[in-house]
Parts: sequence; structure tokens; C-alpha cells
Amino acid sequence: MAGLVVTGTPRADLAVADALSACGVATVHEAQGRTGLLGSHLGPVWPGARTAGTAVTVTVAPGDNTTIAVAMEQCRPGDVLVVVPTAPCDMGYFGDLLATSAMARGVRGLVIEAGVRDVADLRELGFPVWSKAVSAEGTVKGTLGDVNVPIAIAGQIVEPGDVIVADDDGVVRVGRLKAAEVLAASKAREQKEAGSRARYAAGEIALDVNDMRPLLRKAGIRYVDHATYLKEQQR
Ligand SMILES: O=C([O-])CC(=O)C(=O)O
Ligand SMILES: [Mg+2]
Repeated sequence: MAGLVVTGTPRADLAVADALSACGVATVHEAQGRTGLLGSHLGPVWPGARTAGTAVTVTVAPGDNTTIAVAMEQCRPGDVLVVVPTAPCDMGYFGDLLATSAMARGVRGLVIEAGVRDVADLRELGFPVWSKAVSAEGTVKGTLGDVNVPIAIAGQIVEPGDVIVADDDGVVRVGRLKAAEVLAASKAREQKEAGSRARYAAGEIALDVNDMRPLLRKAGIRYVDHATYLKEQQR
């Protein structure tokens, strides 16, 4: 039965969320063992959007945004709304009015596996949104979903209070209790990449920076000069 609103959900540490945001989605995804990435069909509705915060999870009935209004009351500064319909329906559940309300409550963004509208206003407001679709078609009100229960969205399970990190590359979820560990791994990866970047800038190529030559030999790579290649073709 829908209509459940769980209150008092523990949240991940916002300082850790901010530090993960500085590392970026790609680094965080790699650092947590290439897990947690939401499907690439969720993209930023305006370029340059970047956020991180703690998930307030929301299920909505298809074509009905009632539960987003219910969830807004549960939001605290630093939260990110993570919304999925209980059956696919890409209508515009969220626009500039709900964004204005969210910003007033300190909500840092929206991730939704469905549609949003008023995109020019969302960009103007600077409210970051990652969605599956843009649709001017509005939703109705009256049927309930749930707030702050675990949800399946874009191929991942998101638990309320998890860290959500989102930027131009997509959206990644980091488990609340793993966040500090993933941050340490992300920082280590950033340091390693800084070393690689310096070598690339100095003219080295990936084959050497990543020590790939033994791997190529094992895979059977063969270099032939052009004349030999032609002769081989004529055989
Ligand atoms: O009001 C709605 O249903 C969604 C919307 O367009 C807004 O938030 O501005
Ligand atoms: Mg609107």
C-alpha cells in the first residue's frame, strides 16, 4: 500500500557529499569499484549543473506529482530529491514552481526517471535537475506514492540518506555508510590521475602511462610495414 512517509531518516555527512562532488561523478564511480552509476538515460536538463547531497527518495504514481509535494515537507537543507514513477510515464512532474519551493528549503537538486518542464526557468534559477525527459505535459494530483523508502531508479537501488553526486557526466549513488571510505578512494584516484596527466602533458601515451604493452603482446598484436602488408594481401 502506497502513502508511506518515513520520517527521521539518518543522512550522510554533507561535508563528505561536498568533497565527493569536487571529485566528480566519473572519479567517484571508478573509486567505488565501478558501481552506483544511474543509467545514462538520466542527463542534466541544463549543461554545467553540478550538485551533491543526501537523498530524499520518492515514488510517484504515473502522471501524478502529489508525492513530490509530500516529500518537500520532509526535505532539509542539503537534500536531493530522487524521484521515480511506479510505472514508466515521462510527463512533466516538476517545473519552476516546485524548484522555487525546493530552493527555499535548501534542496540541492532533483534526479527523476521521468519528465520535467519549465527548463529555461530551471536554468535561470540555477536549480540542477537530471531527468529522463522534458515534457510540457503536466501531471494531476490525488494518488500517493511513498517517501523515504528504498527505491529502484535507473538501474540502481537508492536508500534514503545516501549520497547523490551529479554533474555533466551523470548521477552516482554512494551508500551512506560507505561515503567516507569512497571519498578516501576517490582522493587516491585523483592523485593517481594527476600523475598520469603530467605524463600525458609531457608527451607520453596511454600505452606506457598505463603499462599496456605486455597486455597488447598477450592479446596478439602484430606490427607489419606497408609493403609486407600488400604482399600478404596478394597471397
Ligand atoms: O506545477 C506542476 O505541476 C509542475 C510545474 O510545472 C511547476 O512546478 O512549475
Ligand atoms: Mg510550471
